[in-house]
Formats: sequence, structure tokens, C-alpha cells
Amino acid sequence: MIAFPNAKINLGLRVVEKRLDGFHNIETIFIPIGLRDIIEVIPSSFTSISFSGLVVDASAEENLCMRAYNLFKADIGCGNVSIHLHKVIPFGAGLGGGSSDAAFTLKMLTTLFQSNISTRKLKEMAGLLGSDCPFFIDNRPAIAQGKGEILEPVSLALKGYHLVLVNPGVHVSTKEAYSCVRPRKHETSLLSLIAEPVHRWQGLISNDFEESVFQAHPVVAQLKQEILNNGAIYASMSGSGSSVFGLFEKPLIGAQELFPNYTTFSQIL
Ligand SMILES: C[C@](O)(CO)[C@H](O)COP(=O)(O)OP(=O)(O)OC[C@H]1O[C@@H](n2ccc(N)nc2=O)[C@H](O)[C@@H]1O
Ligand SMILES: Nc1ncnc2c1ncn2[C@@H]1O[C@H](COP(=O)(O)OP(=O)(O)OP(=O)(O)O)[C@@H](O)[C@H]1O
Repeated sequence: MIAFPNAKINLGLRVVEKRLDGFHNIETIFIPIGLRDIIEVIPSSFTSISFSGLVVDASAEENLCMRAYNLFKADIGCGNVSIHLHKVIPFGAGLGGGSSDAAFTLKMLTTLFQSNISTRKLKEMAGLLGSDCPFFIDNRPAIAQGKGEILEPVSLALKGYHLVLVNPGVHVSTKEAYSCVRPRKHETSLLSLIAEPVHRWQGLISNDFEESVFQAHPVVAQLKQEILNNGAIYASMSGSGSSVFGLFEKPLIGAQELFPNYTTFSQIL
């Protein structure tokens, strides 16, 4: 069985408060995008994992596909599988690629082993693998709260906008990024802000990680400015960085040539 786990971007990201378990309560809007890895899972006589594409900085056992398999086997029970991951989504990039791989692995194992698991149970298991992971179970635009696992679908007026995503190749550790942010409560809810016309979002909808990541990596701040200079009506860093995305009303011709040293991805929303 083959699946194509997609990346996400965060539209607005508030780090609201530090919790007693060391995690943070956040408020963010997740949007699935078309940048995808490829995972193949085949029932086999013994369990193994192989890789191609980008080389992930995690051991085979620590890879989120394998962690998802081990969790599924222990909690639900299943046979051995041979997994192949072709990695395309940059990691440590604020795009949730590892979380998506884990969620899609859980979903594939459910189908392959015809397990009668509720979506709620799948999301619960996903939550044990990463805070971004439950979102990829339903995988539709959603506002997230708590650690990221309290999800409500949202409808966004983004149809027809052109998304340009640029990854400057700077790896940001999520844990470190959280430790550099001072949590704060915002007066206006993110939901009420996305109801505003898109051309008003810049300056209204922000990502709390930008300040510290921009300070540590000025190239990321420059990248956001360049995307705005090239006509984006809204630009923001995604997640804890370092990818930056822009929303355009018209296609941005030659995006890769504009950012020759960086990886770019474009799609119509
Ligand atoms: C920045 C975001 O991508 C926004 O969507 C997510 O909050 C991060 O989610 P993730 O990569 O799945 O993160 P996890 O693997 O769960 O956590 C990595 C580390 O980030 C910190 N962490 C993560 C999520 C959260 N709500 N509060 C935190 O403080 C914790 O120190 C944790 O040890
Ligand atoms: N299949 C995988 N794909 C990517 N990273 C993986 C995978 N398995 C384990 N990891 C580990 O997880 C780390 C974070 O990966 P991921 O791509 O999910 O984070 P991210 O892009 O920082 O996402 P976000 O900031 O949105 O949480 C990697 O640096 C890597 O060590």
C-alpha cells in the first residue's frame, strides 16, 4: 500500500501559556498543502524500514514511521511490515513532515490490518507521537488548541490564491524554539482575525516564533521581507520555522530563480 503524506503550514501561531507537563498551549490554524513524502507499507515476514530522498537526522528505530508502527503493534496488534519512506518534505522546517509520516503510517496500518479503530482512537495514538500529528488524521484546515490536539475544522476564503513556500535550509529545533518564546495571551481570537479580508491579514495575524527565530537566523527575516517585496499579500514563517510562505493573488513567475539557493514549492490553494 502506498500513501503520500503532505506537509502543513501554520496560519498564525500563538504560544499562549506553559503547561505543568512542560509543553505549551497554543492557538494556530493548520492548512494542509500539496508538498508530499511517499510511504510504502507492505505486509512482510519480518519488519524493516528503508529510505530514499532527503536523509533524515534520526535512526531507523527513531524514525516516526517506525515509531508509529511500534505504537500500533503494541496498542492494537498487527503483523510484520516492510516500510519504505521517500523523503521530500524538508525536516526541522516547520512543515510537520515527520508528524504527517507518522499519522499516515497509522492510517495505512489500520487499513492493511482491517482494524476497527475509531478516528478518536487514531488521533489519541497520533498525539503520543507528536503534537502536530493528530491534525494529519483528518488532514483538513483546522484551528488547533491545547498542545495542538484540540481540533475544530475551519473554512478559509483562500480558494484561488497562489501559495509560494520557501525553505532556506536552516534547521530549527522545535524544543529550542519553544524555550525562546515568552508565552502570552492575545485579546482577539485567531478565528475572528481570519474572518477579515486576506489583504488585511499582514500585521493582524502573526507567528509568535518569528521574533526569536528571526533574531537567531536573520536570513529567515530577510526571506519573509523578500517574499513581501515580490508581491505577497500575506507572508509568515510556518510553525517553529524556518520555512516561510507567501500568499499571492497572481502566480509568482520564476519563484525558484528568485530564491536560487533555497528550496521552493508553489501551488494554487
Ligand atoms: C510548532 C508546531 O509545529 C506548531 O504546529 C508544533 O507545536 C510542534 O509540534 P511537534 O513538532 O509535533 O512537537 P513535539 O514533537 O510534540 O514536541 C517537541 C518539543 O516541542 C515542545 N512543545 C511542542 C508542542 C507544544 N504544544 N508545546 C511544546 O512545548 C516540547 O518541548 C517538546 O518536547
Ligand atoms: N519521518 C520523519 N520525517 C522527518 N523527521 C523525522 C522523521 N522521523 C523522525 N524525524 C525527526 O523529527 C524531527 C522533526 O521533524 P519534522 O519534519 O516533523 O519537524 P518540523 O519540520 O520542525 O515540524 P514542526 O516545526 O512543524 O513541528 C527531525 O529533525 C527528525 O530528527
